[in-house]
Amino acid sequence: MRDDSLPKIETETLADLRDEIDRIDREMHGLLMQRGEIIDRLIAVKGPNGASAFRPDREAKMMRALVSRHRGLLPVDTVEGIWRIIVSTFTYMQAEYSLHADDSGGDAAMRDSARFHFGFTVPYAAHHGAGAVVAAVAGSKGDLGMLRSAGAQEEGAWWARLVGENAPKIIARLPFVERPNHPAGLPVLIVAKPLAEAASQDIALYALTLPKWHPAAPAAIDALAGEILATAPHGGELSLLVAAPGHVKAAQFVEELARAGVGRVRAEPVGSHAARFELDTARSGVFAPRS
Ligand SMILES: O=C(O)C(=O)C[C@]1(C(=O)O)C=C[C@@H](O)C=C1
Repeated sequence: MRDDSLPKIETETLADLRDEIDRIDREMHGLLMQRGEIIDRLIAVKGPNGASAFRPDREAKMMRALVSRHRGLLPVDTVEGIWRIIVSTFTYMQAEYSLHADDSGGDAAMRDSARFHFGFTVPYAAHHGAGAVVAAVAGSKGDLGMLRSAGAQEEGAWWARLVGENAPKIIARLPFVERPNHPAGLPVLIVAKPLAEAASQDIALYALTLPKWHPAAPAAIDALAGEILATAPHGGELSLLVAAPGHVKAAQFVEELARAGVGRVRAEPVGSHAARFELDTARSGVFAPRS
């Protein structure tokens, strides 16, 4: 006989847990649909500028906030990946665009980065060489280009194609959130038609043209906290792709290099991006399984 004075032991069934999952899924889906209803208002507020709706400065801040507040068992890779798909799809919903990627250094890592950061709704077009990517972006209404940050050496100074007021510019560096063993961690640069108000100015990028290599050049660039990302011969001269803190102006490189005896140097802006952000996966509360 059952003793009614004993506390009843509630055992959860699989059906109970599935009910809970269904409730959570309904709520998440409802919130996503609500987010989707903001699109028309976003378009109205931002205005039909005809170009990309991509706002990398805002996205860098959103991704930092997301991973910084994340806690618990759900892997941070999953959370970041879900939000990348949400935000890049919302960008696409405002103004359709394609992503042009340079596969000359290998397709797999580029495609992983493209799909992780831009999802599957955004069309992916592979090109061979940075020049072809920049040309595709220049000839489009608001498409994005994706290039390896280390560059395509065989193609020379591809960044020289970004010089000039109307030429495409670097507007972002991905991943927004860096960490060891990032699932799509290949450092890439995103190129778009000039988007002055949208690109973060934390890091400025310049094409420096030197008459020829000079041993004093690295120290002069370093004196302005500049970092040489790539070098290549260009039109009988030498072109350097240099990253520097956003407050460093082109004229400062010209002056510093002249003072160092490098000769007559041209420094031309080729874009900017948000400061690199490293997630501390050692901190408690972040589950990053592969690190
Ligand atoms: O904030 C904006 O400007 C938006 O268009 C919204 C949104 C988002 O979905 O959160 C989408 C695209 C931008 O790149 C940044 C963010």
